[in-house]
Amino acid sequence: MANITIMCGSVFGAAQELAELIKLTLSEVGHNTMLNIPCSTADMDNADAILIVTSTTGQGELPSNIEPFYFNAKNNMPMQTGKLFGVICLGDSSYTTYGKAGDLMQELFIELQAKEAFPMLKVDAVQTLEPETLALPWLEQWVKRL
Ligand SMILES: Cc1cc2nc3c(=O)[nH]c(=O)nc-3n(C[C@H](O)[C@H](O)[C@H](O)COP(=O)(O)O)c2cc1C
Repeated sequence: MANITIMCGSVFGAAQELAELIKLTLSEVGHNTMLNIPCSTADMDNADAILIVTSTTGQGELPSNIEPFYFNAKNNMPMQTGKLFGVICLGDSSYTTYGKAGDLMQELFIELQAKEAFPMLKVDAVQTLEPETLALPWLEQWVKRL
């Protein structure tokens, strides 16, 4: 079983609710999970794998509760060489900056030399208001690759 750190950015609570459901789901199958909101770079220290669950806000920006983590990691580059990660991003395809927060987090973890275990999932609020219907099947695939 893996130590999984979930890093969450949320403005109105949808991504947070999803992150909490994911934490519960992973714990039920025996993984050790950590979910601190806001998260910090230290949360990655004992993780075997990192799952980012974030929404996009503003014009393609990160929510303010995950932005400090992002800039801290960009400035200090705490390398995560070979560590597995995944990204679930909530967004809205009526924005030209659809799912940009997910792209930013994906780029960051690639810079930190982590390895994307399964391609990023973007959940479009235009298509569904129940992100778990897409996220839980995705999670099952992601976990298989750990
Ligand atoms: C003010 C505002 C700005 C947003 N900007 C974007 C954006 O640039 N790109 C995007 O894909 N979605 C954008 N969204 C959509 C949110 O990411 C989406 O509704 C998400 O489900 C909200 O999750 P949250 O409740 O965790 O914040 C925006 C929503 C709001 C209200």
